[in-house]
Amino acid sequence: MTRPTPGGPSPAASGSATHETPADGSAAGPVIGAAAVSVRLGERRVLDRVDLSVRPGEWLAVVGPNGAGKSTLLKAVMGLLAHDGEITLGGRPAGALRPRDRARLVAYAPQTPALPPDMTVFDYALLGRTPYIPYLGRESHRDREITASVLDRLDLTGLAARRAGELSGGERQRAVLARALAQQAPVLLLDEPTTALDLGHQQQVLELVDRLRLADGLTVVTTLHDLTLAGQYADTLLLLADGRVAAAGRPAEVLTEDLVGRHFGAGVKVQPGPDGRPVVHLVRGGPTA
Ligand SMILES: Nc1ncnc2c1ncn2[C@@H]1O[C@H](COP(=O)(O)OP(=O)(O)OP(=O)(O)O)[C@@H](O)[C@H]1O
Repeated sequence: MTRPTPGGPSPAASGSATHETPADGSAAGPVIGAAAVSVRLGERRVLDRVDLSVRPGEWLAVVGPNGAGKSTLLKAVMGLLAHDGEITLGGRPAGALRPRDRARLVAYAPQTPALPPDMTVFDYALLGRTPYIPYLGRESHRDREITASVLDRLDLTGLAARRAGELSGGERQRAVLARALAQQAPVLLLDEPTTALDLGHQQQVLELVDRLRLADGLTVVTTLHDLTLAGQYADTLLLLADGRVAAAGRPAEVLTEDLVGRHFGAGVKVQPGPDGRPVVHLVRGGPTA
């Protein structure tokens, strides 16, 4: 597996995932920027002055306990939630982007999408091509080819004609990812892309995303509950707790026994894995073990 070295750039500021200097020393600005982003849902402040800066080609994993605000952060970046603070996409204020332009820049796979139950997997994935289809026009041969190729890479060709309402949880999850990948946007936002997947499909999906990232320079932001997977694939981790940035940095800086124990209320042992990246083990007996 080719992977950027763990010795890559570290976030410049503690308490935020801010990179001041890109890896290659160039002046390329962040693909996604968030400054003091707060979101209020009902009576609650669910995100509290979160800063974020994701460089081109970077993989950022947002981790944190249930309810920490991970999905909310992704939705705010996608412009799906009203927020305070500034969000930029591709260097432009996110709010100024037309939906079609935003969709060509960022593909988003939500955690619990509603799939039209009667739509086939192929037609659902083909929706990812919408930003390229002219108004009142039809999809092109190339749109169908791209969709077929994405289905193939996600092991979904055999299910292309199946109705979405007849899929298992993991198959649905891969169909949602197929739609996002068919969009061929340079930025991928994936909310819990592996939760319903078996071990082999988890690896297949993350490896595919990683290959696309390295080959095409995609920028990837995922929320991930599996901390070991997050540490294996991402360059940078952002730990959210109670809507705030509790830590940000390289996997080994964030996945410490102290930080994980404190913010997840879990007893864990963290050891370096075969590639030197941290592996998080639950310790039987719980946090007091
Ligand atoms: N419409 C809403 N009104 C009020 N509170 C909400 C609403 N939607 C979500 N929340 C709350 O916002 C908080 C953050 O939710 P969010 O889904 O972002 O968390 P998360 O970190 O993604 O959690 P999980 O790991 O469980 O998926 C939670 O406490 C949730 O209960």
